[in-house]
Amino acid sequence: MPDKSSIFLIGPMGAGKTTVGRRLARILNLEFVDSDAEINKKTGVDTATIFEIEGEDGFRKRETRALEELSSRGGIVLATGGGAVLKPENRELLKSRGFVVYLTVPLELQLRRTRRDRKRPLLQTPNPRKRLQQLNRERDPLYRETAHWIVDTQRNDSQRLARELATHIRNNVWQDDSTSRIDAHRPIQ
Ligand SMILES: Nc1ncnc2c1ncn2[C@@H]1O[C@H](COP(=O)(O)OP(=O)(O)O)[C@@H](O)[C@H]1O
Ligand SMILES: O=C(O)C1=C[C@@H](OP(=O)(O)O)[C@@H](O)[C@H](O)C1
Ligand SMILES: [Mg+2]
Repeated sequence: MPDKSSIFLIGPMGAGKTTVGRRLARILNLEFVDSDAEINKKTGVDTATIFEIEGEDGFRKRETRALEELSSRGGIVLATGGGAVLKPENRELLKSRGFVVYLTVPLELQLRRTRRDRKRPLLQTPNPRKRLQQLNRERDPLYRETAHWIVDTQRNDSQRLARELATHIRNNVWQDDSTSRIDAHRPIQ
């Protein structure tokens, strides 16, 4: 039975895991942690440098260690990286240790939200649209397999979305004993 005192955000690059997660943690009075930031702090270098020196495999090994350590803390909002669901052991970890929220975002908005940001090595490509389409196709089933709740992020700015997530979590997750998969395809009222 997952420890629902912790909220784990999953989803593609640009879904808002880091931004909305920080705001959500403040509203719920939980600690905010971001697995990418933890990896950068531990290594002393940015993600692009890790990819350059250790390759994506090296980054994924560090990511699993960070997820293991961070997800064992209670009472947190954890913003994961977009590739956190790639490894089965990561998916099991997340599903079993917290309430997992899949933030979805339409491709055009995802492109707009990430276009100025040079921190994402996987998007330093001549065709970020094509790359995101490929990643989304591969990973959407993995996000869905891991999530307890799916939320569309396109209608709200990050603060308003954080407030609405917090209300939903207080009223439906922390009040309810079964961590049922709440299908929130219907817009949050
Ligand atoms: N719901 C939202 N509405 C508007 N802008 C958003 C929203 N969520 C995130 N953003 C913006 O999109 C960019 C990427 O957000 P970020 O939190 O880094 O996403 P992720 O961690 O999922 O890759 C940031 O500039 C952020 O301010
Ligand atoms: O989608 C991915 O594979 C990645 C997403 C990034 O995190 P965000 O989703 O927070 O940008 C970061 O973990 C790394 O660049 C790899
Ligand atoms: Mg992030």
